[in-house]
Amino acid sequence: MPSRPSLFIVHITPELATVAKVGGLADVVFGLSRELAIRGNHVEIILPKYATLRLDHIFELHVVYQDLWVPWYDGAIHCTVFFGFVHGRKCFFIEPHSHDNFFNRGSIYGFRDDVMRYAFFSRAAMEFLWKAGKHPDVIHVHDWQTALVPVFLYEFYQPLGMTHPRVCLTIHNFAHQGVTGVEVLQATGLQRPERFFDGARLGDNKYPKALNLLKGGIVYSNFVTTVSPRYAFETKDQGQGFGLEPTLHLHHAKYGGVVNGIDYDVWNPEIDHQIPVRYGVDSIEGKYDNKRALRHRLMLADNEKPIVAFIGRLDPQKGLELVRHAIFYTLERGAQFVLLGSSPDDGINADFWNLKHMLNDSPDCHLEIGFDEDLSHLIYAGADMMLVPSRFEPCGLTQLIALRYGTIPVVREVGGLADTIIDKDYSHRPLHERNGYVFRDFDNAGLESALERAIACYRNHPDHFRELMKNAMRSDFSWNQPGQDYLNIYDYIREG
Ligand SMILES: Nc1ncnc2c1ncn2[C@@H]1O[C@H](COP(=O)(O)OP(=O)(O)O[C@H]2O[C@H](CO)[C@@H](O)[C@H](O)[C@H]2O)[C@@H](O)[C@H]1O
Repeated sequence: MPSRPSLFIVHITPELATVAKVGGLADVVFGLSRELAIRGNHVEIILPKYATLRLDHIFELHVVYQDLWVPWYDGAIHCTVFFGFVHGRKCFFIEPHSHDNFFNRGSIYGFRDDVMRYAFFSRAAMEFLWKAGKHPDVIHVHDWQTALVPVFLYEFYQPLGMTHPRVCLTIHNFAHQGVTGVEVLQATGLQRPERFFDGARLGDNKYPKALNLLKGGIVYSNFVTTVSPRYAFETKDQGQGFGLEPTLHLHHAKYGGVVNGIDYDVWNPEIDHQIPVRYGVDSIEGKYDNKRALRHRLMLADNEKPIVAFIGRLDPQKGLELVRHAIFYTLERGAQFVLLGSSPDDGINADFWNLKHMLNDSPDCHLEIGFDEDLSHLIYAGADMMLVPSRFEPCGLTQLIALRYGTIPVVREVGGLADTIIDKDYSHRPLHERNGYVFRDFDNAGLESALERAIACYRNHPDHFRELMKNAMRSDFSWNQPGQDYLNIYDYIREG
């Protein structure tokens, strides 16, 4: 068989673990880029030079392009481009110099001009490729933040002669679409409102006077993926597309779902140096040393109870009312609860702080409100069950990471959770494929129906619970299969 030609692939992304992470998108670009490189492709990543970048994770950071002028309104903004390695990945960081201070801020998101910030970044990334003479085979963009890239490619750079690259857009979440007004056309030089407000291009499906950047990304990209087949179906056919259903229908031939992978160099209890005791499927006992360490760190009572954990952004998407109910239900059922999460929304944070104060005296409960990757490793290793009761979940990484650590997922049957977690008791699949507990209805009774079974199994049938842990730890959610799937997509669009 002839060997596959090596591709030049550029990811343009707002997030990258471990230097600029808000959520799962950061992990996906980190893991996928490595998998593509291991398979012999040349992979580069372009992201903004945020003031909050973890510089201690960037090696050999230096200026590679001094004077990049990026068109903006009637003039241009001067940018400097840096290069550095992020755990071996080749990364370019774009730093604009203007009074807009686009990326020189205290956090990655949460500003009124977020649409303008990322419209600028998308334009800057394309201008950099063009000026640097880079002609990738595939440009892979992520979410609404970089959805203007294919629009710019088609409208500006193809006419200039950049005819080679094909674009793949991955949508990690349909809840955020970059819905905005005419100003973005003026700022980026697209102009021509009559062209871009057209419903066949960027015109929003619900608000005819608004532009929708994510929709533009769908229309202009050569292929669009989301992060699980079930979520692809839910968004197109089950009213979960936040208004983009008709657009997905129109473009269904270039739309599909690929379940994310997990980077097992990072998330693997056999080699994880962020946990006190390493363990694997043949040495599960080590997990209980981590459980003790977790209790010690969070000042929980050391007893025979199972620990139920939740890790995630405290976003309504994650089913926060069910998380809240689960805390009380878990304690009532004689188990322990650990939560690690944070939100950019002050109101939500305040709710959880109140809850934390309310439960402060309980020796069986700890709520940690904040972002702490180190602690997350210890929770994955030390907890017995991982709760993911989402309203909707495009893929979900926490249940996949939990599986690897033998922490049994208790999940709602939506999106990627439905594609990856097979209920222990209610499934037609063979016993060895079952790896967790699943519930359907988004209400307290639904949640209880699964959590109750998980806690009861832990307590009354420890041998069954251990088998489930082994099934979980043996399941393969590495980047191997998704890496292949994306390469197939790249081949498909290059031939098209
Ligand atoms: N407070 C905290 N401290 C430490 N670590 C924390 C943390 N909160 C979250 N994390 C970590 O961030 C990641 C979150 O993964 P999710 O799948 O929940 O992603 P998210 O919903 O952000 O992203 C979207 O994109 C991803 C990737 O495509 C999809 O899986 C998902 O369904 C979709 O909503 C996990 O690695 C988790 O451990």
